[in-house]
Amino acid sequence: MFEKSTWIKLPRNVVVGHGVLDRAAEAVSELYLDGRPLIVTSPTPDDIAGERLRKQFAEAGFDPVTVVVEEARFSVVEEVIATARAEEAGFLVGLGGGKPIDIGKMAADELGVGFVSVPTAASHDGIVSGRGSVPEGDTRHSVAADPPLAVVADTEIIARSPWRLTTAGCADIISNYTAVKDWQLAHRLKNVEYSEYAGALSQMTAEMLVARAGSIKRELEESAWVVTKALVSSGVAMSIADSSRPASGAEHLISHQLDRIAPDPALHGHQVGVASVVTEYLHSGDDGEWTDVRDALASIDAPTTAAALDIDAGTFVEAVTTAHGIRDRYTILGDGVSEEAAVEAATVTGVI
Ligand SMILES: NC(=O)C1=CN([C@@H]2O[C@H](COP(=O)(O)OP(=O)(O)OC[C@H]3O[C@@H](n4cnc5c(N)ncnc54)[C@H](O)[C@@H]3O)[C@@H](O)[C@H]2O)C=CC1
Ligand SMILES: O=C(CO)COP(=O)(O)O
Ligand SMILES: [Zn+2]
Repeated sequence: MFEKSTWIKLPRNVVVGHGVLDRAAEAVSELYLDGRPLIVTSPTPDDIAGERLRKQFAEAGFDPVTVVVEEARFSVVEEVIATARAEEAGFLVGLGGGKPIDIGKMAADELGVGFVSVPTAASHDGIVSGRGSVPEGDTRHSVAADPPLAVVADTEIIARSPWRLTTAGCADIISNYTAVKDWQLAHRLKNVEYSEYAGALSQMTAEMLVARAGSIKRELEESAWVVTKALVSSGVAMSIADSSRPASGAEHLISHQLDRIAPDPALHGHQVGVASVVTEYLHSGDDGEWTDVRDALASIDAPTTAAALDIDAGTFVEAVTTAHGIRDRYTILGDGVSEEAAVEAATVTGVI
């Protein structure tokens, strides 16, 4: 008997382009959300776009309130939930980079209210996905949450954000190559459920971004357009899979581990990019495709070495050898890579 079923949750309004911040209230009005919006933001995005968003919501008849958060922690999610209850917010709006968006998304999910994502930077695919990612103690929780009902990504604002945030978003997409390989491996070895649609979409997203690397340049607003569309596409792949598997494999485990052990971790996207050079080598060996991954990263101005992340060789190797333990997700790291093998892989690929 055929007993499979699926339930795919996707954003309903995805508005991307020059100046679309001014269409946020319009995008929200179409969702028939009740009550006042609580804007969850962090200090810089609030300075850049907070007032413009508040004014627009007020003019559209909403009565916005704002909470400014500094850190992505579960305790901060609880604080935002308390504020939302106290202010009787009907829905939440995440304005900024990954931190306020993750916090807003998780708080909205817990409250059972709608969430709207207004990224001011395109630094990773969490800006559109149905996942929240928060470190806690020795692990990292990738928490399922409903994806945003709407995403309003103004490429004019994103293009003015620090260039490294955009290259980090590109590198997060390039890491889809190895994430999909890890997922396929887990399917073969551990019978983990694999979605052909989600895997193909994730891989194609990386291929299209690399093919358009020529338009990813500091001075071009088109860069923000290319990367934001790729992040949306990657987020859709995760929604189809109902898992971050299409976009998060061993390279993400290594990056999550670096977040824990490195004295001064680099940007998420940059770390996963560098780690994916090594995990591609672990997948396909000396004659394999690790040079393609490295060259793709270099072509969009992203780091390709631990030194460029400002992470020392010992810390990077430690992350590779211990990353398998931080999450129940089978990858090419198996039940652990030996120190010798990690040093070899990182050295051959020029990462250390
Ligand atoms: N939900 C998910 O699937 C994922 C979530 N994450 C989480 O996202 C967070 C990291 O994301 P980030 O975006 O790097 O963090 P972030 O929100 O802290 O932003 C990074 C910096 O960029 C600044 N910024 C944002 N927009 C700007 C603009 N237009 N102009 C100038 N500065 C601007 C912020 O003020 C901040 O200082 C972490 O908490 C990480 O765990 C990371 C990957 C995936
Ligand atoms: O960063 C992500 C995908 O790019 C989300 O992955 P995690 O599930 O590892 O947090
Ligand atoms: Zn990522």
